[in-house]
Amino acid sequence: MEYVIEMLNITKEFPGIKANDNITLQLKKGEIHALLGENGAGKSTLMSILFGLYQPDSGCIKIKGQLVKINNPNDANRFKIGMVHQHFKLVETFSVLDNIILGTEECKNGFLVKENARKQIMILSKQYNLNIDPDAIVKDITVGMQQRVEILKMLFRDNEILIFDEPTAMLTPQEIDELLKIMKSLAREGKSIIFITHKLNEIKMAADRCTIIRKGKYIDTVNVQNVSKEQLSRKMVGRDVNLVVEKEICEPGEIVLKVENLNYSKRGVSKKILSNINFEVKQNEIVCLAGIEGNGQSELIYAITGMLNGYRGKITLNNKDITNSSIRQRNLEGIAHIPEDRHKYGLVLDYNLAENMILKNYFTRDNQKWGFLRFDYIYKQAQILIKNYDVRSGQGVYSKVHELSGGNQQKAIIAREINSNCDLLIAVQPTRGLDIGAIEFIHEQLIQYRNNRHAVLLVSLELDEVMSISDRILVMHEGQIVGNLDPKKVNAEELGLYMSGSKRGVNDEK
Ligand SMILES: Nc1ncnc2c1ncn2[C@@H]1O[C@H](COP(=O)(O)OP(=O)(O)OP(=O)(O)O)[C@@H](O)[C@H]1O
Repeated sequence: MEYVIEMLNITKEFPGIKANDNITLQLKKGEIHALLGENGAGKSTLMSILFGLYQPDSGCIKIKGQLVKINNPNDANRFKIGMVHQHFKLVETFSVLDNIILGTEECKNGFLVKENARKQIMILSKQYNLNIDPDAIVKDITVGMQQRVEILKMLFRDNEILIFDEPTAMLTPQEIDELLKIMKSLAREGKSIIFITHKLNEIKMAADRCTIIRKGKYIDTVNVQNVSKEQLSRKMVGRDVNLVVEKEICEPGEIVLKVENLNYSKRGVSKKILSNINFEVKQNEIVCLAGIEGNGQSELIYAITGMLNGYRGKITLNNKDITNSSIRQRNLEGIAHIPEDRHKYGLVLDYNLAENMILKNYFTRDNQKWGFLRFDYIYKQAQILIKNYDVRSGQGVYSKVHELSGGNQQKAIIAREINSNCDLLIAVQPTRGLDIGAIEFIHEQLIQYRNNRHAVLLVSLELDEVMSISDRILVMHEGQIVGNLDPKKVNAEELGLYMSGSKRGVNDEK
């Protein structure tokens, strides 16, 4: 039998939108099959149908030629289908071991017995090079390790069909290389993999075939070897995408943000998390904080935005000391923030799009009259914003944000923050999870923002992004700024040396 899974003519409608419109996807045994499509194209919906989370309105699923009905994830498990979701589904307060065995626990005389499971997990971990500490608590481990836990969960259940929904979006470049190697070795062992990603490089590196969907419709299935990245992107977006960022030279203006002697330590941890940080961001500048994840970038951003307590040093915005200001005061003083964790800090998932657009300014005169929200005005403004930023959803501004695709949630935050027109925009991983068309658009927006005498502080793990849109790169390593670099005078390899702490210094006289 050629195909292990066939999803044939699948259609699924949500209020106001056909998320899947007659889509067919056929997966061969032992292949890595990429599923490519714009934000909101319907990829997660299709995979949720395969995993039993949604029922299709029409169409059918065959496993090894047999017609099956997958009513829920337990059925999916019985058919040996496993999924690593875009947002992991782990119990943060449980250990790694407990998360992996959850739902399959062995009991003896009324007590849990974990020794067999532990042994089996350690064998799998060694076999597939999935390094984990079984006794670590999930909330304390890195995102990369959490993902390895999710993969081990599938292998522990002996899953044969593995769905990876944007698995690299949260990983560092090193972790991405490692994951692609692991996926290839899983395929060699006979596992069949569906790989959702927006990154064409990754498809070229790891996938055998690729199915492309656009706006809910099937476009094509191709052998990856036979197509270029440009051809893939054209099939996905329906037009040519300019992968090269164009940016004119801009003379930096006044200092907007100044950080002086910033230090931060965690109680009980001897090593400083932030050590003597000093830098400035000026008008007309995009300054990028680059570094391997976990080297203090998050804490530094939390300190600047007011989300961190207990740091020492001084932070000034437009010459005003904001060191002790609250988050809202800093907002009002002129800091916009696209946060790293969009669900935790960027959106209220049960509010609709329009309500999310005013989270930071619902109390202003524009949005309120006599103490009541001016809904007419608020909805009209939100409509303009989602149109300008191409935020797609079934019911427009009335859609609850949890109904939006991941990429569209991200675009909604970007729309709100850029529209706030603050003097300083802090953008942390702004293009994470976005398709290449959307990335092109967001890069243009960030550059335009900087051209309008604003300052942008960008945090990005995407080296291409760092090199192409920043005016200056500050490299962080172990809580310190170890490099102040001019992107025109540095290449990716050299940047890597700074990021790993092997090189320090300044290559920029600004
Ligand atoms: N539960 C739901 N209720 C209403 N609409 C939904 C629901 N789930 C998805 N949608 C809509 O279906 C469309 C397809 O969404 P889906 O999450 O499948 O896209 P995607 O291709 O995975 O996008 P992304 O790359 O941004 O993650 C979107 O317009 C989304 O708003």
